Amino acid sequence: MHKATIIFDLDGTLVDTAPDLVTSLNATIALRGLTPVTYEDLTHLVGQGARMMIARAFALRGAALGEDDLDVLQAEFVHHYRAGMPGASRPYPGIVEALERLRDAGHTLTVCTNKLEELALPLLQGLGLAHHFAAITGGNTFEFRKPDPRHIVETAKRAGGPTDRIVMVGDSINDIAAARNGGIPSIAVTFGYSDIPVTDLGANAVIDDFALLTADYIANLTA
Ligand SMILES: O=C(O)COP(=O)(O)O
Ligand SMILES: [Mg+2]
Repeated sequence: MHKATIIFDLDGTLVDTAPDLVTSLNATIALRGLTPVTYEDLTHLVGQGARMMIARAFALRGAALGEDDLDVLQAEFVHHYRAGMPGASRPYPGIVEALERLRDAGHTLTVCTNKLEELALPLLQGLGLAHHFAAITGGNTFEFRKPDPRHIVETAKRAGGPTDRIVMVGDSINDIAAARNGGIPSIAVTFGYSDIPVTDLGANAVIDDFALLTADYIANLTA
């Protein structure tokens, strides 16, 4: 069976981070008197990292925000989010078994997230997941990020895994668009934070349970 590099998105794919993202975002925007956002709002706000999430929350509330204050609020968010880590965030059911199964089949496992690298690493370490991955790259690791396909390809290279056989697993448009932009097969998960129905994202496959993510499943996608 051909070996592949399997690339996982983090928020909404590996880990259900929504409760902590909402809590830290609300603590951050409260500093400027904005009313809290809800979990429902989060699906529209998340995806392009903390900075964009804060900017989108201000837009949602119709509040003005300059770049300098965005710098300040991003630092506040990072501080709050890091301090609470891993908080209420939990790996999705079946992910550890899936990672072990795929590693045993010889695949290279990596994480490609738009989360800041300095948040992604301690979160995955705090949840005991980091050791599964040959590379973990964030939204600020390179000069580009998802939906730029180079974020995926450079993550595979950094891991020393195959670059001619890559599979992207993600929950949102950034993940699936990045894969499509690079001619890379993708799997969308149904349990994440997409504001578009996952069946409309254009992924090659959709799964609602990591029990389905087997070596045979990967082989079919990369055949
Ligand atoms: O934190 C974000 O905005 C997105 O993170 P993700 O790429 O892991 O979904
Ligand atoms: Mg995601």
